[in-house]
Amino acid sequence: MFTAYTADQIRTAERALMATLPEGTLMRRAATGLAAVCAALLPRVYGSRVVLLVGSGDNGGDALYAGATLTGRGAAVTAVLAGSRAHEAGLAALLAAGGRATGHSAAAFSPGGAAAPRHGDALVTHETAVWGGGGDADEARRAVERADLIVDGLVGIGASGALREPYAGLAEAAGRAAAPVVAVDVPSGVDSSTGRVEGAAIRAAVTVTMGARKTGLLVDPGATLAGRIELVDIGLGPYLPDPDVTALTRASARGLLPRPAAESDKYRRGVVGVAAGSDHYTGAAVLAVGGALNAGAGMVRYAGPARPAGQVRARWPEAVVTELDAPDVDAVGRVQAWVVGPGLGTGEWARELLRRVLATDVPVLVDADGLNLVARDVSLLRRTAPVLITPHAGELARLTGTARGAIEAAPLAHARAAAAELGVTVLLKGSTTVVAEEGTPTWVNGTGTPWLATGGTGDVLSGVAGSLLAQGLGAREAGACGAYLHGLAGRIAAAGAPLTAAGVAEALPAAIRELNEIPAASQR
Ligand SMILES: NC(=O)C1=CN([C@@H]2O[C@H](COP(=O)(O)OP(=O)(O)OC[C@H]3O[C@@H](n4cnc5c(N)ncnc54)[C@H](O)[C@@H]3O)[C@@H](O)[C@H]2O)[C@@H](O)CC1
Ligand SMILES: [K+]
Repeated sequence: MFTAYTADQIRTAERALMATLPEGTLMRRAATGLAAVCAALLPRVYGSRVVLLVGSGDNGGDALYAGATLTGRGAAVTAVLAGSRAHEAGLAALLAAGGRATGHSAAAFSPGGAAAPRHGDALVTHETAVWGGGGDADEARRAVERADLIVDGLVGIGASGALREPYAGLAEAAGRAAAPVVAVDVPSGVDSSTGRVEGAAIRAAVTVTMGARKTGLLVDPGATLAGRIELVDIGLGPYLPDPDVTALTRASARGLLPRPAAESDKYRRGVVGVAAGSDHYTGAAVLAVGGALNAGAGMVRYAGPARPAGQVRARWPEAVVTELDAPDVDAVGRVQAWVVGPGLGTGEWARELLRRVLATDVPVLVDADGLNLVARDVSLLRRTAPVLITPHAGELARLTGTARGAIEAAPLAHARAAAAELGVTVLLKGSTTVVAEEGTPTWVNGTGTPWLATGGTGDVLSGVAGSLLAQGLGAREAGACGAYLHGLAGRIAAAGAPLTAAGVAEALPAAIRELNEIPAASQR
């Protein structure tokens, strides 16, 4: 399991650790780890051209010290000092090792790049011996263009708001360069606590993060911009509080996934009920049942009107189908959890069926039209057994009266607020799926693929997570593990090309197989 923390949590832990160590120890540890990752990325350190983008804080300090180490191994290192000052000891170390430093003006990094620095553009006022006035900007731009590796030490957890100039221009220049970018701690421009990006941001091949992962590295768009994450141990572990967010790794997903024991029978493995589909929307029923069957439930009981019931029967002979004449589930037989909502419609019949399902005493997953019905009457959610809701941003917007755009920009905060307000577990779907429950760290899932953004995949997810609920997982674990499996199945189904929701349901066994096949030694 990965854990991640907000900038404030990291700062507090760092202060406590720093008080026990001689000054500069942490930065040396951070820089050593950073230099090692940079060196490993270069085919050969000796003779490589490395450019450090250096801001005025300790993030720049990490970059400068790592640059000094790389200089010592024969790399040609140029520091582009972007701020009005730079970490003094770090800069001294770089220069003493034989590295170079230069300043720049914003103009040289505007798109097109060739503009000469105008009077007033020069934002850097370093008075170091290496400083060369207006020509610095061109020199810095050329260095970025020709680099074999770029190290982003502009800002880390001390950043606030959108990148200002000249930082923003430098981030854009790095984005145009051919060289891979290694971000120090977080990609500059990404909010380390939320993953939000306002304006320009670094797109890193690798992010070398110090002490512990930051939440913003696990939540999109930050997660995508961070690339691969390398964690450098600086000894922070004992000082960290409960994490802000957690994410399943393969090993921890495998640990959560129920598996049948020798004495299992279909009832003991978990029976899931699926109340979905309508005469209008038959496919949702077929897909939700497919997700439920392929995610390992011992049995799936489907309940719905004649048309979708016929289609479920035709596609999934394994499912036990009850054709409903009236909106109730009394005749369906015992289940350990219900999935209700996909394709259900929003009329009186659907509302009554939803009400009856929620009146049972087993965990219920509410999705799609079920959520649209709840949006009109949230009192439907009042029950004692667990409720897992699985909205996308639009559905959550209707449910909480919040603007959709606001939810998409800050999914963590909105999923948490909804969980607290509604008293349920919220699985908010998106490029990063978030599972929030009041009083516990929020799970985030990054196994998905953009190809999953297609009709019907949500119906499959509801079946998967409902199946896990029926197999005995708690709402939060069922949501997290369900999102993980669904994302993995999506990747397998897509394999770099468009997928269909039915394909995702069919890829679930392959996803489970992949989880189970990992040799214990290689698990993280
Ligand atoms: N505190 C510690 O114990 C350790 C810190 N380390 C490094 O230090 C970093 C934190 O250092 P700092 O607290 O100095 O903060 P940062 O270096 O992240 O950023 C602070 C500087 O950036 C400027 N700045 C803030 N927002 C900006 C924006 N939007 N546009 C342009 N400039 C902006 C500020 O004026 C300030 O000078 C970590 O991310 C990590 O890389 C590591 O060396 C490990 C130890
Ligand atoms: K950075």
